[in-house]
Amino acid sequence: MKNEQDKARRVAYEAVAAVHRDDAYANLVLPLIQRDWGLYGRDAAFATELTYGTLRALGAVDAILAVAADRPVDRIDPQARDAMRLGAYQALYTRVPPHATVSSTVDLVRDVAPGAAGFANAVLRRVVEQDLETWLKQVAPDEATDRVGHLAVAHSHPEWVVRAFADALGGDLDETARLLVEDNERPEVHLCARPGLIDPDELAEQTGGAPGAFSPYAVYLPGGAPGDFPAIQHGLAHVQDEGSQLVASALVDAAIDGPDARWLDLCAGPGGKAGLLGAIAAGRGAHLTAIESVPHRARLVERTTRGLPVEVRHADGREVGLEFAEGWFDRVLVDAPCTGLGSLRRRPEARWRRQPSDLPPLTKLQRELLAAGLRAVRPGGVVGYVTCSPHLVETQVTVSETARRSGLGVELVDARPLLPAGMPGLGSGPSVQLWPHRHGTDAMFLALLRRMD
Ligand SMILES: C[S@@+](CC[C@H](N)C(=O)[O-])C[C@H]1O[C@@H](n2cnc3c(N)ncnc32)[C@H](O)[C@@H]1O
Repeated sequence: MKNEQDKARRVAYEAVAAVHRDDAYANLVLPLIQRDWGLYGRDAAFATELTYGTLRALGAVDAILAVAADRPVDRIDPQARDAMRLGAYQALYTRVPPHATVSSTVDLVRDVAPGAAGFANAVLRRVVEQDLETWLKQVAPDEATDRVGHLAVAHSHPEWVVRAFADALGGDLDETARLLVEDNERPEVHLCARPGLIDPDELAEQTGGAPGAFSPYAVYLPGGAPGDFPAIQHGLAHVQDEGSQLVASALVDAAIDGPDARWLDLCAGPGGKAGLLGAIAAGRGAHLTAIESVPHRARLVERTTRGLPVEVRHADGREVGLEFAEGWFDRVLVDAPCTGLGSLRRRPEARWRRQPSDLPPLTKLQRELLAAGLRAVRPGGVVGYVTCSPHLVETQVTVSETARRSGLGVELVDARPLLPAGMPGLGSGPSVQLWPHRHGTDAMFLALLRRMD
């Protein structure tokens, strides 16, 4: 290992290889590898940039490597392939000079796949001959005849995901392109200052952050490890995307007649929204029941809601009727399991793992959970259906089909007035779709359904 930068490259290699070999999550595995290799500060940041960047850009990088290597990437030895991916990413997406990219990549391949060093040298030399724009002209479908295919390669997203985004954006491919650009940026970390426990201005001052643009509870962090802040350690605040804060607070601000004390979070793990709902409930004399079907996630909810008026139950949300009488609750959140296509910014490998075949089982579960939520709420009460995916099948279709088949009187409530005044780009209602490129949030979806009878 010649220097700390080479160590950072090796760490990034180990992380990318773990993602591909073991189905690891980069955000979980990378900090462990950094610690094992004793990588800190600027070099750790370099390793993070290489790991996340390479995983995000994989579609374009692989298309380019396939041409430069004159063979499909799946016919390249897996160790050499991941090292070459890191090299191609550095050459095309960073300011690392070409000669440094080639020599450091060849050194890395020599360590992890010794027999492939000469091959890697030849391929990387070809890669650095052209810049990204020139390569994309060569490997991406023609923009004029296949815009979606072009966007998919140029912005490194699977084509089915680009189509889903475009559908949710009403077919506007210019706007879809803006979304894809934003999806490739590293998002800021958002904190939620729990109401009644800490003022957001005070939290901003303590953390060196800035108050959020929309949520009254949000603080944007410039960097650093959120877990180190005393406010987080003492349960006064938690890490949570601003969009998640907005949809949770819209649910509790929706007007309902009559009692307003029994709240339910039907899919609560790991507990971000339960933490915010619990803090608001404390200030309003309400109580939250938080249901989660996965044991370790139920334990996370317990931890994040400690000290709040929240009771956590490890149960299947679809069977809520076994534990509570129908119509027991005044407000219900159904934050359903989904493809997560709305938070691809936060999980660099997720876009390549998700498949269209994930949709049928997920939408079946979403419909069952939303139907259970509708049974659990009393007439006059309100259900918030939330996904961190903008895929129309998981959002609009799930809501309309479930409401239609529920056999209950259900009215959609306009969610837009429940978001902060002046928030742009909320569409024509009644549901709301947030977007990274419009709002700086994850692409959270919210539909509010009032039970009429
Ligand atoms: C999108 S996440 C919820 C995120 C959470 N509300 C938060 O803000 O932190 C969906 C959760 O639903 C849980 N889940 C999946 N199937 C469930 C079921 N049948 N009943 C209850 N929870 C379920 C998953 O384990 C996962 O923790």
